Amino acid sequence: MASGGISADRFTGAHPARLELIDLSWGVGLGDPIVGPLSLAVEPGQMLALVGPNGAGKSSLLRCLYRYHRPSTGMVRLDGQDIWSLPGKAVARRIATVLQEQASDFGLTVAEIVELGLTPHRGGWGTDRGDYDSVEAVLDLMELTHLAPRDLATLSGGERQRVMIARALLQKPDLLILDEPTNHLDIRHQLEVLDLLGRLACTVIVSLHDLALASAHADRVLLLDGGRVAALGAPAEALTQSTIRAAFAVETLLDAHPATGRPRLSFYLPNQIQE
Ligand SMILES: Nc1ncnc2c1ncn2[C@@H]1O[C@H](COP(=O)(O)OP(=O)(O)OP(=O)(O)O)[C@@H](O)[C@H]1O
Repeated sequence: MASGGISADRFTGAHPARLELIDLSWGVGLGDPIVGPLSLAVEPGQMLALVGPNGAGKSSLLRCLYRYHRPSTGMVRLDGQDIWSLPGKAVARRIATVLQEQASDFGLTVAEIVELGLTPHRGGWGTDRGDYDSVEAVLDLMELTHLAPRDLATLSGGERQRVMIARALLQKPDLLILDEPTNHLDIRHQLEVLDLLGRLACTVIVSLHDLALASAHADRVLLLDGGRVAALGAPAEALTQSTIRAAFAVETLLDAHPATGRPRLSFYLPNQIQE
């Protein structure tokens, strides 16, 4: 985002993760699964955008990936190992999350919340000089320095979202999972967050409602519909007029962006066509 020549790589782990989903499904009770069964791999350092209509199963799938939901069938492998065979702490050291529901009323300041990102790597007590430097650097990167002493509960939605991203980055993850991180962000911050995610060396899996952002920034896009893979591939392969029409019942104007060369999408309802 900002500023100060801070490299985004400073905030990623040394071993970008390979994630593999093998016949993964998750559901509740005896009914049809809410997600899956699905199989796919995310290569180290790739950014995968997860898109799909409301209720498609995006958050449920992400919860399986960060070891919150135990799969009903199949498994999630982190660099070849079933994440449920690993100690929770080992997973927490490698995977950072930015989630939709964040408690914000526990009376901590912005700096204190961000500092929690150091927790998975701490052996003992205390904070050393290097830790303080990292906290300062990530606050600067996310344009939060001026908010550092503020109570988190007093921040705007967009400011709070940037705090949660800062905390996750401080964790130096090998895999960063974000559930709709652009919610509440103004357009500049949306673009900057997506640009930052694209520059991180770690593997990134991010759910997004904005197909245009997903298409403009992700290496690959997974279009989920009814819990199943409706399309998976490079943005131009996964997000076509027909896949978008089938999943969202909207029409798409699609061309190459003259400035960036990436796919450019805009949307309209079939009944909005001019006579
Ligand atoms: N624990 C649960 N028990 C019962 N149903 C659930 C549970 N969790 C999710 N669901 C249902 O599974 C479906 C998928 O939910 P999920 O939150 O994963 O979708 P989503 O794609 O993230 O949706 P949105 O875009 O609206 O955020 C929804 O119909 C939801 O009601």
